[in-house]
Amino acid sequence: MSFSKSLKNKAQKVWEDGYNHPFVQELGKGTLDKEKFKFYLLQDYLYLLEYSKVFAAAILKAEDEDMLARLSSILHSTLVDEMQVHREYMKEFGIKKEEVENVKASLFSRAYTSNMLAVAQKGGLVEILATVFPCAWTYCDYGKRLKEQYKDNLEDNFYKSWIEMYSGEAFEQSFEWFYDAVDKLVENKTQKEKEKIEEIFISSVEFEYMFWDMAYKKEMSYNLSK
Ligand SMILES: Cc1ncc(CN)c(N)n1
Repeated sequence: MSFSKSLKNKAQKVWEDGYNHPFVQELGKGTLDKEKFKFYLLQDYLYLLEYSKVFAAAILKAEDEDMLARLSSILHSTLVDEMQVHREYMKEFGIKKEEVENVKASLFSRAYTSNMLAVAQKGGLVEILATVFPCAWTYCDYGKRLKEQYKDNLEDNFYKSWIEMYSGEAFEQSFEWFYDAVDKLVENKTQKEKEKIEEIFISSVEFEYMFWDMAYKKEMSYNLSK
């Protein structure tokens, strides 16, 4: 198995715990409390703005034209396509753009994005790809599995557009080049360097788990709701 594909196995427990988290499962069934989803939506909107900056940092470190094009394309599709689904749900909830501007990122969300941005500043391109890889890969995996597991109720599910977007081909295509890119970039890395890359990847899978948990509890800060 290639290095990139093996990364998921290294984080297997938390990866599965993320899929089985009540937030994800209830979203799949369509029973998730809308207030919890609204909390998630706003936090995720702010998260995606920071996530986009991580790709901007990666662009500065890219050496070849293909890589520059791929990174700028995923940056664009995050801001335009992925966030469009967020904007549509916001419209449905009657949330105006000015309201989003007044939302504060939760303590946990800031911890997650600060970690990614720190990796982006200190690391090279492969470390940056390792920190963002779980963000794309877990969502794609969970989206596809939810779509299959709850296919009988999908039509009536309020969260259908969310599931359709993350299980869709366009989302998968936006990042599937990561596998080969990571494998190429680790070719001359030492065992120790590869272990560090694995650690970065696993941390992001853990952060992803905690993001669902934070949203489910609507936790803005330590031990506080709202
Ligand atoms: C927290 C988080 N992680 C990942 C994704 C998918 N780009 C997202 N929308 N939000």
